Amino acid sequence: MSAPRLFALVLVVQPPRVLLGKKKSGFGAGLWNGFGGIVEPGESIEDAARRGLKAESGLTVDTLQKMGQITFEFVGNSELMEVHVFRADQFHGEPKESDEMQPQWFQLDEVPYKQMWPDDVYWFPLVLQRKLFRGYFKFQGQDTIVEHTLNEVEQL
Ligand SMILES: Nc1nc(SCCc2ccccc2)c2[nH]cnc2n1
Repeated sequence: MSAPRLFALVLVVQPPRVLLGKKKSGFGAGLWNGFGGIVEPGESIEDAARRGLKAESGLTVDTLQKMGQITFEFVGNSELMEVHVFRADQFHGEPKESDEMQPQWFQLDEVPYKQMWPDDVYWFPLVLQRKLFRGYFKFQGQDTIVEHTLNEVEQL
């Protein structure tokens, strides 16, 4: 089994709202998600989180809080995805549409889970409750979770 491919995902949370972006093309197109992307060689995961947030939303942040780590397996694909989830509560700038993402604020009780990856409904609430977690989700295609584990942890 090769090393997992690393991704960073940032949720900007300003209660009572959270900023999401609708992916305009590519992997997960049409779904609302946090901002981020793949960790490039020689880049830290946090640097990738900041770079992806800026590129996809126009926002910069001083502080990122590491909230979780999720491993995704897709049946038939030997490469695992390891997604590092961050939360930001303060930011600089105004959300701006990018080539990749259409940003929009959502009330915390109106998160559009039906238009998001199906695993998000499991762990998103942990980010909002500031609980640290580790998860594993095995997908058949992009819509069906065939196995999963999700545990709150004391430290990441
Ligand atoms: N929320 C969420 N996100 C992803 S992909 C996130 C990692 C990524 C990938 C490509 C560009 C930017 C960020 C998922 N995959 C399977 N379930 C999922 N849930």
